[in-house]
Amino acid sequence: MSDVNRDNTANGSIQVRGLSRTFHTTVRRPGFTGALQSLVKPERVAKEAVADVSFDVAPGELLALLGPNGAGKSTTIKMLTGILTPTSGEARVAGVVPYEERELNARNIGAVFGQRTQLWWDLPVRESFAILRDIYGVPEHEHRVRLGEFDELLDLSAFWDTRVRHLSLGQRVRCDLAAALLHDPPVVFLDEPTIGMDVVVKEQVRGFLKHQVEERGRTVLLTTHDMTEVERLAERVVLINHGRLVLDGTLDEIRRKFGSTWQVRATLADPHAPVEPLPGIVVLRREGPQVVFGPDGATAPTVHQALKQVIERYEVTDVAVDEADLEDVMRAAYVQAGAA
Ligand SMILES: Nc1ncnc2c1ncn2[C@@H]1O[C@H](COP(=O)(O)OP(=O)(O)OP(=O)(O)O)[C@@H](O)[C@H]1O
Repeated sequence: MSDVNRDNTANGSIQVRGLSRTFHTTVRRPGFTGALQSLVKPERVAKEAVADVSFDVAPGELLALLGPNGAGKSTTIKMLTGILTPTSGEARVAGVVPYEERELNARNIGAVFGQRTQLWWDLPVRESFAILRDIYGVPEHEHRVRLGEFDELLDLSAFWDTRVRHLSLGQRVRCDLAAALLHDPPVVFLDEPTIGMDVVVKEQVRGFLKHQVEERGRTVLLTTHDMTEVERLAERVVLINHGRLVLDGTLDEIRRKFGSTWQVRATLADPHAPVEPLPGIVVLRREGPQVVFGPDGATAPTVHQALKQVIERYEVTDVAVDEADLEDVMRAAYVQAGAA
């Protein structure tokens, strides 16, 4: 291993450069003759699951990695957790090349794959936690303090004497999240962590993740199909489709580019006050004291900036906003990116 892999200044950062992964699979031809042919002369096909993807995640940032089914999100995460080796390109996680130094990488990361568990199926949760404590060499005092914190945020103690196989999905994923963070890793990978959960548990998990980013400074790379989750947790998103990166930007930038369909409805204190367009904002309608402002093409500000401009410029007695929801915005982004 080269010294550059142990770059301490990179603590918590993720760097992905030209990352690619091709899978080779054997095609099974239909019917009996086809099966015989496949045995004698197997037909191999190549699938480019991830192709030349580059992005960065800063320490303490939560980035949502989005894309339709089969886009290459899980394959990307598997390379960053060291489970898969790329066909070409390079990645560094907290300064470590994950697929070259799997053990060192495992100390720096926590990972939760919503559909699988890393806990011991036949053991009570508490014993799984104790095994992880021993594997990572976490001092008993630290272990207890961290479990206490996780219990406070995730309500684990009600079921941590239960065998993992008897937990409900929501209970199991909460335990998996705690297990992934027990060794205090700076970087966390979450592949659809809230899939299949009810809204209450989803909110609890999101609150926990927010706390881990904002209070503990962890770097999180999250995949999800749930736009409420993106809205609630992420400031920046990367969109991939057919293995290729098609978009990398903040939610504000993406909204501006694909979803400038907001309206700001203001009631003016003076019903006869003259109104005029503001930078990037046009007047859509006026009826007495009621004025409706809308975005002016490519120069339009975000709805939050527009609201600020309107309030600063006019004396208003009431103001309301209608905003395109993120689901609509991302649909527009997918369509323009050829992803839908
Ligand atoms: N081990 C494998 N062997 C062959 N092909 C694979 C393998 N793993 C993934 N693929 C293919 O690579 C592509 C990307 O899959 P991946 O699981 O990364 O997508 P995803 O974006 O995570 O999808 P989803 O949102 O459905 O979970 C898919 O076409 C998938 O069939």
